[in-house]
Amino acid sequence: MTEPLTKPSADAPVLVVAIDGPAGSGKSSVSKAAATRLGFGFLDTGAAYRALAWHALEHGSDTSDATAVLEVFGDFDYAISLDPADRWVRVGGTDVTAAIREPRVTDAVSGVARVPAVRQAVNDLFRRLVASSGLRGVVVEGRDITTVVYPDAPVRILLTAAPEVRAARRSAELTSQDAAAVAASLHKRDAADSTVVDFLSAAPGVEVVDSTHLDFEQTVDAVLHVVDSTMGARDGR
Ligand SMILES: Nc1ncnc2c1ncn2[C@@H]1O[C@H](COP(=O)(O)OP(=O)(O)OP(=O)(O)O)[C@@H](O)[C@H]1O
Ligand SMILES: Nc1ccn([C@@H]2O[C@H](COP(=O)(O)O)[C@@H](O)[C@H]2O)c(=O)n1
Repeated sequence: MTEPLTKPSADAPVLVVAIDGPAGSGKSSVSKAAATRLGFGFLDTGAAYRALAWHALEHGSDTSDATAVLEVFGDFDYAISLDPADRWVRVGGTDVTAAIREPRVTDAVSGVARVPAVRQAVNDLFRRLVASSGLRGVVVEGRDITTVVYPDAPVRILLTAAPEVRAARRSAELTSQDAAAVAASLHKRDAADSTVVDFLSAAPGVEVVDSTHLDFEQTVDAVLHVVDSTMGARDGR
């Protein structure tokens, strides 16, 4: 268990724990658990790109066509919960929390995520959501959080695991799908996404947590240890 973090004054900025990593590295499940233990909010930034891919597919748009993506982005009405105990994602009032995890969305998401105007707009949205959250802190996870969205966050972590371990964990989750197809989809998405942002190597100052040989609880503890030691060093503890 980490020591409680000092509560900042009411006008203090929201404390951001930025976590990046490849597909299946545990970003979302580990960040959610870490946020719960810290008493922080949790922002899954990939959900925005997934929701936009879902929205584009609902419109019958070609998600590999930047012009078509920008067209549907015009009426993309997005909302997300920052409460780790009550996660939901909505588009235009429709709850898409489960729908955005479907394979058809996962396979389409990299197309919408490579459009620069989309990235800029959703990154601005993420910063607004965090700044207006009224929360003491938020764990924000994605691919470019440590480098683009919050390069100055007090805590920045790259969460990694060996590719075959990530594929096996994802495959264990998606038991109705063929394991080889799950692994191929995960690696294909990493290959596409890493042409847009670098989440395979740690930027200067970013701490690496490699969960290849850690179980889930050990990984959460490792992340909380980085938070604790970074904040302790900052606060002179
Ligand atoms: N250290 C670990 N040991 C065992 N299982 C783990 C560990 N870390 C995460 N997992 C499991 O691996 C799976 C993938 O984790 P998760 O969905 O959080 O990854 P992700 O990085 O958010 O993936 P994506 O980017 O594809 O959304 C989940 O079933 C999760 O419970
Ligand atoms: N900061 C981010 C977060 C996500 N993406 C893109 O969204 C896809 C889905 O993300 P998950 O974390 O839910 O797997 C991901 O494959 C990226 O295409 C991003 O570009 N930047």
